Amino acid sequence: MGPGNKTAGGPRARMGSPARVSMGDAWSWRVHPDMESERRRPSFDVERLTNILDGGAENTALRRRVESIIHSDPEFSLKENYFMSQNEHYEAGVKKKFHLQMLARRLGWSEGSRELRYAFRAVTGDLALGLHHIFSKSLQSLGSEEQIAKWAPLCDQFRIIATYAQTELGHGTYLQGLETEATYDADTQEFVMHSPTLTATKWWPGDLGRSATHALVLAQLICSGARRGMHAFIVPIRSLQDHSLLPGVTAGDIGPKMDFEYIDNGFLQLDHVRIPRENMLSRFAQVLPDGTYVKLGTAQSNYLSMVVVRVGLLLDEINPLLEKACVIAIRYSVIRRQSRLRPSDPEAKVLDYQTQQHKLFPQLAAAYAFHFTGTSLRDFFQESYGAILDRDFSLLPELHALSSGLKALISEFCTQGAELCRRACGGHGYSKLSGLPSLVSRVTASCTYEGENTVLYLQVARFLLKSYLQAQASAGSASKTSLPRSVAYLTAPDLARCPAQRAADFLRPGLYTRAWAHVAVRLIRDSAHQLQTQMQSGAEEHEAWNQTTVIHLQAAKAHCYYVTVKSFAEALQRLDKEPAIQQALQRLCDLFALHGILSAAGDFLHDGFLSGAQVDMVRTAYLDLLFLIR
Ligand SMILES: CCCCCCCCCC(=O)SCCNC(=O)CCNC(=O)[C@H](O)C(C)(C)COP(=O)(O)OP(=O)(O)OC[C@H]1O[C@@H](n2cnc3c(N)ncnc32)[C@H](O)[C@@H]1OP(=O)(O)O
Ligand SMILES: Cc1cc2nc3c(=O)[nH]c(=O)nc-3n(C[C@H](O)[C@H](O)[C@H](O)COP(=O)(O)OP(=O)(O)OC[C@H]3O[C@@H](n4cnc5c(N)ncnc54)[C@H](O)[C@@H]3O)c2cc1C
Repeated sequence: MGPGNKTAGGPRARMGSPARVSMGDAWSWRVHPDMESERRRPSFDVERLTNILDGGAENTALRRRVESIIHSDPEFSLKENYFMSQNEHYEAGVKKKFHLQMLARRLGWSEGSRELRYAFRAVTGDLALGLHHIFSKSLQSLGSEEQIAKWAPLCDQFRIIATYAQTELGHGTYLQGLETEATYDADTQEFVMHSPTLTATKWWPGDLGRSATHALVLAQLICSGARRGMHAFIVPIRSLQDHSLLPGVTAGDIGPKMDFEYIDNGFLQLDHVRIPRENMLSRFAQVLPDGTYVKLGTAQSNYLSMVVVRVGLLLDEINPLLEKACVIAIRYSVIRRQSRLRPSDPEAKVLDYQTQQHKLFPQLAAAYAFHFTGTSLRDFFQESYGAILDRDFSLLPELHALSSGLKALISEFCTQGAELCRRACGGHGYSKLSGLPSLVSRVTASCTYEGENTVLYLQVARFLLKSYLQAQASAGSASKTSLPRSVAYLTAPDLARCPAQRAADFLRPGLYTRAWAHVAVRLIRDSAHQLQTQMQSGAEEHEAWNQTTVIHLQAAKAHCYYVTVKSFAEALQRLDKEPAIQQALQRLCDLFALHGILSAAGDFLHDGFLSGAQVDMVRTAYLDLLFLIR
């Protein structure tokens, strides 16, 4: 029975529209007996693990209260979700957003509250105006106290709808190449905002195509006759009376995309649009009335908002997409019966096949690894953000490297993992109604937005190279300059050979964490030496860098994987009062670490750190874990 067929006695297909085959509510609400049997004897307290993931039992209770409100509200129904055009998606996204905001106002769920975070998660995504919240975060990180006091209430009350307009048709990565200009006019104490070329057209900003009334425009500041680099400017673009475009503003939707059909990603051209001096966000730089430029931060201070967004996206947007894909694919795999394990048996649950476990359990392990790693990054961010806002930038380089690297690693693994979950569900994984295709196309975008992954990994590589050279320099001298925490392993005693004698040795977090540290150190050392060799042979510094970026990329990835394994293992050490949960999650942590070693076995064999026999032990331990986790 496929779309378009007339079903006997079922709804007659209208010309051009697929027959909407309904299985009836009775079918969809009954729990499948195979599912019930799977849930009958969990080896740990499911409610306690839920509390741990929520950050406490009271959060679980609150989340469930919010979810029951959302799920019982017909305005948030997903029934039509896969049958809408781009325009219908957009309109539904805006309608849901405002319905949620009215609900939030009535129930007192403030901006940034746990309730609103749970509500966003429960609405499963398709809400418009996501960039409005990125504007708010940017205002908090780049604005002065006065500017926050003026604009934050307007945002919170949705008296304005704002977007973050940084990327241009010609540039997304290379921010020094942004062409939009903000030229200061001391006579009128205004900035003249202008798109000098076609490639200066802002291109991609979400909510810009039809919704936004204001844009935070990232532009090259020109004042006192000098170009001062990228700064942030609040530019009104649509009338608050009738929503029409303001003079000098051209804007519209960039058209159909791979996903995010409910977001009107748009384009924006500015033709000598004037805005008051006060509209340049000035936490880290000011332009005085006479045009004097006062620098209060560093050249990259205005990049801070990207750090803030990268940290937030991991737990709020990217990892939840992999978590959902795991839930769908693993549930499918315990009720889907196909083929026989033994000729005399009934058809087997596909999750009983080792290959199906090999597809899905590493994704489940990754989802937990990224949950705990994203949580520890958020803690580090909260620890360092206050100081940065007070212009103490000492922790910023490490925060930038960690947020860049984990955004690249987690978005890459969540994209690969969601696609693996989709493929593990056979033909049903190709039906949009499974929920999997949209999870895949949505998470795929995270490898590009908020910093294209390769570019971000190279930022990490740059940080690792500097740290390595610093460690080398201080190794000789008495003054031990301390390295940032995340790269302290560069000076830790290193093992030349792995001491493991049997498969069970690889179930020790201390052993496999040091194995990952060993490979990361070796790749960082190799990349530094390759760079130095290129330069000693006469290559100019930038050419030498370009000729060694593949090796630097490898080192950055190994470092990020090591950071994730270490974060996961450390998080589990804190669960010593929950032995059953700790054991279940320990198996996932072991699986994440060993699956990574098997996937990159060459890096561990390269210098003899692991022998071939030891890789066989890793595989034995890994396959045993699949069985234990099942
Ligand atoms: C529900 C909705 C879900 C979807 C939401 C989607 C939202 C998406 C919104 C967006 O996509 S907004 C646009 C995002 N765009 C980017 O992320 C642009 C990426 N490009 C950059 O960040 C910079 O161009 C890049 C870091 C690649 C290069 O920076 P630079 O051209 O200044 O050069 P360089 O790499 O030499 O960096 C100079 C110094 O600044 C440092 N740096 C760079 N970026 C930094 C940063 N962000 N914070 C702090 N420091 C930073 C860098 O480490 C280095 O320090 P050192 O000199 O000490 O080594
Ligand atoms: C769904 C979605 C939503 C978005 N929302 C917004 C938004 O709201 N606001 C906004 O401002 N932007 C937004 N963007 C734009 C996004 O931030 C950019 O697409 C992203 O920063 C990449 O820049 P780019 O598109 O110019 O790609 P490019 O940087 O041109 O990348 C193309 C290729 O060049 C490579 N490359 C580039 N530079 C280097 C280098 N130095 N070394 C090695 N390789 C390099 C990249 O690795 C990549 O393979 C969005 C994008 C998407 C897909």
